[in-house]
Amino acid sequence: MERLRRTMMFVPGNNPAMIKDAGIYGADSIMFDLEDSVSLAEKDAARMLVFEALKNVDYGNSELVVRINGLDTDMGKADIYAMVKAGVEVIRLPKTETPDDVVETEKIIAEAEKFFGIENGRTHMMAAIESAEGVLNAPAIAKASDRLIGIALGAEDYVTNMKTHRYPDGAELSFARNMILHGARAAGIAAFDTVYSDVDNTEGFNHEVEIIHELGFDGKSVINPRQIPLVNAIYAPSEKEIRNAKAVLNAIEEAHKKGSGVISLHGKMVDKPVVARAERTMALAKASHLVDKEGNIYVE
Ligand SMILES: CC(C)(COP(=O)(O)OP(=O)(O)OC[C@H]1O[C@@H](n2cnc3c(N)ncnc32)[C@H](O)[C@@H]1OP(=O)(O)O)[C@@H](O)C(=O)NCCC(=O)NCCSC(=O)C[C@@](O)(CC(=O)O)C(=O)O
Ligand SMILES: [Mg+2]
Repeated sequence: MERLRRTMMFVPGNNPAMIKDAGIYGADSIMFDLEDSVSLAEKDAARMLVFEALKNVDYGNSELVVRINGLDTDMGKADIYAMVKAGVEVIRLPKTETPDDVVETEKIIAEAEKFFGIENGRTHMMAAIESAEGVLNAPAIAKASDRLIGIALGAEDYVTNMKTHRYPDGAELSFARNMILHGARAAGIAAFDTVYSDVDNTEGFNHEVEIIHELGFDGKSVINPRQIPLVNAIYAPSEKEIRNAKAVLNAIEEAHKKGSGVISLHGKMVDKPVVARAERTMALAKASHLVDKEGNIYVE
């Protein structure tokens, strides 16, 4: 079953209190940041802090991701070696411009795995796309390595590069979001939307999450624990959607028993893509604690 990544929470790598408690908020993924939320003077200390946290803190079921500094800095390689040694699950490459950026990063990850006697391929990657060049290369970036679990939009840097700003309707991000989504889907990996910086603006945040949910993003980067339940609520299927998904799964099971891959339910065709959507609905329903392990709705 595909891993759900509705929320990926940025945690500044130089903030011990936030790092210690990051696991209590229920983010699907926790992303420790060594890049732009950490000042130059604190880079080494942040690397050590995140290393210790990865080794010693129990973050439950949350996936553990670290955003490293780019390889065009003198910190990128040291970040990769330290995080691979600590056993991070995913390394997030910032400001990815070309497929070569991914290939170069993968090479160093593989070197680090070999150096520390870690199984080759254990460390996964994701690539953040934050510029016009990155967006235009998104489909190739998404296919640049088997280690990639997803690609993500970094809209603050992107709008700066595009000489614009963030606007409530999101029109300035429309092309980038669509390129990233199509690139990710063509490569069979996940697509993550960017952060929403105005943490006190719940209405604006919800509007943005509605947009990216409808487009088909797997989830969103968040910067504050208060944003996690808001994303989860929008990604949670309705009772009607759950009932329909269950009916679809029951119908296709009956069809399979009769040796068929297609069946009609209430006059509508149920085939493979409909079944795949129903399975995702049930996975989201389980993650949202709306159904039990067997798929029974809690409040019937
Ligand atoms: C925004 C704010 C200052 C608000 O502060 P506030 O003080 O109002 O927060 P409160 O709500 O009052 O906090 C209540 C309790 O939650 C704790 N708590 C808060 N935030 C927590 C957290 N993140 N992790 C764990 N714990 C947390 C806090 O410690 C407190 O704990 P306690 O005291 O125990 O009650 C704060 O959240 C924060 O610093 N966020 C992280 C910012 C960050 O990482 N930026 C870099 C990534 S973006 C980027 O780089 C751009 C990008 O690259 C992105 C892309 O690529 O997409 C691009 O280009 O677009
Ligand atoms: Mg950025």
